Amino acid sequence: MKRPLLKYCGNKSKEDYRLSSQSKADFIGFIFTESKRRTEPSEVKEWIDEFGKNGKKHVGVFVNPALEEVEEACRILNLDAVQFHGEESLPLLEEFKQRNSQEIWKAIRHDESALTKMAQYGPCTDVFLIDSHVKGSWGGTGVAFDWSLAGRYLEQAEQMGKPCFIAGGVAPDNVQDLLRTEPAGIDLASGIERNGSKDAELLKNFEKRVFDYVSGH
Ligand SMILES: O=C(O)c1ccccc1NCC(=O)[C@H](O)[C@H](O)COP(=O)(O)O
Repeated sequence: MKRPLLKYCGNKSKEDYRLSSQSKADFIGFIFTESKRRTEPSEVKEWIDEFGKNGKKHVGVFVNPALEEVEEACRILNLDAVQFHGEESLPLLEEFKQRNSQEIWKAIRHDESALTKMAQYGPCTDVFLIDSHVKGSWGGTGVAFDWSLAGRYLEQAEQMGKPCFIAGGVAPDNVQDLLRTEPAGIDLASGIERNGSKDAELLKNFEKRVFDYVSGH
């Protein structure tokens, strides 16, 4: 089995960033929207200047943003990708694509309309991310959806020639269940946090479970 790409999201302090940048993650995410994990591009820039990128790609997460706000963060941080995690319009994504070079990640919430939304957003999306749908919250909930249904998203994304990350409530003690679906990518925030901060032991444990599973399949 090919190792899924890993994205550790919601890095909101220098220590979070240090841990994630020294981890085995492929992508590191920052929340630039209302959230307990919100941070500011200027703050993230200081961490990057101190610890470097260490080969990781950086993803800025926004919910229904103004394009100017996204472009300002891209400029300050030289982001590799922008994750649109709300209900952004297609024209907004198309305009962003026309004006910028960053990858567009589109987060879609798991519900009965998710497959249709994947088809609609397909032309301007580089990477899909399917997250749990929790009322009153856009993301970072720590709640998993029924992963026996993840295959339908992974198949549709594959047919569209795009990677698909599965997110929502992934943690060291359940990641094996998700790995059985062979996702192209796994995204998590809460599952590697203790008391609201990224935790070295949870990260190590998570990576061990992932790498052990992959080497055995
Ligand atoms: O993490 C947040 O606080 C957040 C807030 C608002 C929009 C998106 C947010 N997170 C985006 C992510 O990519 C998270 O990693 C994803 O939702 C999974 O989170 P979790 O269930 O905590 O692993």
